[in-house]
Amino acid sequence: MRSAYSVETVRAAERELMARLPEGALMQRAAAGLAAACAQVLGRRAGRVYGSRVVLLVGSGDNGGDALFAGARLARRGAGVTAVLLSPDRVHGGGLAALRRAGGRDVSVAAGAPSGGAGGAGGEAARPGPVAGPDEAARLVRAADLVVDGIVGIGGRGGLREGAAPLAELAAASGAAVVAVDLPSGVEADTGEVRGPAVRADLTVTFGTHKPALLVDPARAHAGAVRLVDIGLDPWLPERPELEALQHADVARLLPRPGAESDKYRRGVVGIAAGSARYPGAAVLAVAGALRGGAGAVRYAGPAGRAVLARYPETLVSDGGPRRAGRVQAWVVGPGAGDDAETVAEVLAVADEARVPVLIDADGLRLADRDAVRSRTAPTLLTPHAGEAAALLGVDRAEVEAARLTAARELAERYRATVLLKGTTTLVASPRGDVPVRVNPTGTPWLATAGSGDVLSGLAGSLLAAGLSARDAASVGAYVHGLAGRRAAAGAPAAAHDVAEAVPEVWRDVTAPS
Ligand SMILES: NC(=O)C1=CN([C@@H]2O[C@H](COP(=O)(O)OP(=O)(O)OC[C@H]3O[C@@H](n4cnc5c(N)ncnc54)[C@H](OP(=O)(O)O)[C@@H]3O)[C@@H](O)[C@H]2O)[C@@H](O)CC1
Ligand SMILES: [K+]
Repeated sequence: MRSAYSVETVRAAERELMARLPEGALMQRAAAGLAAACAQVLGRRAGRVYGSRVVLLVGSGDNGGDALFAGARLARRGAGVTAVLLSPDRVHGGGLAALRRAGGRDVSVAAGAPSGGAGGAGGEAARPGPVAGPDEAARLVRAADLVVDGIVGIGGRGGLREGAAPLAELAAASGAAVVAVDLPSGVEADTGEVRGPAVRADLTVTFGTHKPALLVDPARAHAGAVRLVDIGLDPWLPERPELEALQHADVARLLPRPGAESDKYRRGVVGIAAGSARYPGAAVLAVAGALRGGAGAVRYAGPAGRAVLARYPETLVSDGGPRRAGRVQAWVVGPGAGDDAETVAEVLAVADEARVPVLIDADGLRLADRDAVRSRTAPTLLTPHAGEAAALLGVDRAEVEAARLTAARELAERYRATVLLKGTTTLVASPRGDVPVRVNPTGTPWLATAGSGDVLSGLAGSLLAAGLSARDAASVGAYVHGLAGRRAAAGAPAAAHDVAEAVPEVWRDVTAPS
């Protein structure tokens, strides 16, 4: 499991650890990891560290300190390192002194004498460096092989301020590799929101633990690849993170496996109430996902029975609606439902009586009565995309996309349901606020194709029927679905049924002994 902790938790853990270490030791660990990562990037980009050109963008806090100490290490290996200081009067003095000792240069984009700074070594650093105008800063960044973003880390608030923002834009336009220190500057560490200009990195080197912004879009897209440097923080982090992302081993453990005693009811029977005369394909695709999701049987109740049977003769089709469909251990309702509110209400009633979980997707989200969902005693899983979530919350789609974590949590609370908010970083929020939100690491833009959501609803519904909790069914379903999307696409467009067909291969891969 990969975990992400909030800034407040990281700060508390850092205080505990720092109290047990000599002053500055933690920053040296961070800088050593950062310098090693930068050296690797330079090796790939410029062939070697010696003779390469490195520009450090240095803000006024410890994030800038990390960049300066890492820059000193690179300068000692023969790189030409120039620090561009955003606030020379508040720069990390010890870091600047180290860089100067190692032969690095510094220029300031604002006038002011270095103060000695936080934890600073004063002395040498007190001499102000030359002031660079915007043209000189632009020239430096354009000529760099590597730009290190040490503008702000977990102490950053809001979009980049005046002075910092143009430098981030220069870095983006320069063609140099960009390595962000701890976080890409300008993103909100705890929420993954990006409300103003922010650095776009090729690699983010983060310290101690992931922060939510490194896992949640839109910030995640600014981070590039992420490398975690161990600085010894783990023993001081609490058990419960803010966010968690399942990895292969977690998913392998959670995927249902039939035993010698299994029959179809022990494996789980999933009921699919989907499709309409207008959208029969949604029914076929939801069934396609459900058949690959580990349940022992799939019952279909709806008007697209003929289309379903033509494609999947193993489906148990009933014409009498959900109430007469026979015993099921979980229901899926909503894909392609059009305006059929009656079926949605019937599924909720039948599932309440049988006390079985319900997954509500697509049209079903609009048609389901919120109070009926809130008062359920068995689990409910809602699977909206950003547009559907926005409609349920009464806000614009752009607002949901900008603040995905907040939107998922809010919906889970309003509906007292588990919410899977689809996107390239799909989120799974629980109605109980005291468990970490799950984030799916396997998403791919190739999955943004008609019908792919129907496949996911069948797949996750099948996992619910097999006995997984709503949270596990949602996050395991999203994980497998994401990998199936990648495999089906393999760099070229794939259709939703290709995604369903790729599921067994992904399942084998995930559960294969490593
Ligand atoms: N603690 C530790 O043990 C370790 C910490 N480590 C490192 O320290 C980092 C945290 O350092 P930090 O606390 O000094 O905060 P930091 O991210 O540098 O930013 C604060 C400065 O930025 C400024 N500023 C704020 N918003 C801004 C904006 N939008 N645009 C522009 N400027 C903005 C703000 O200005 P102010 O609001 O004070 O005027 C203040 O001066 C952490 O991410 C990691 O890299 C590692 O070495 C491992 C050990
Ligand atoms: K940064």
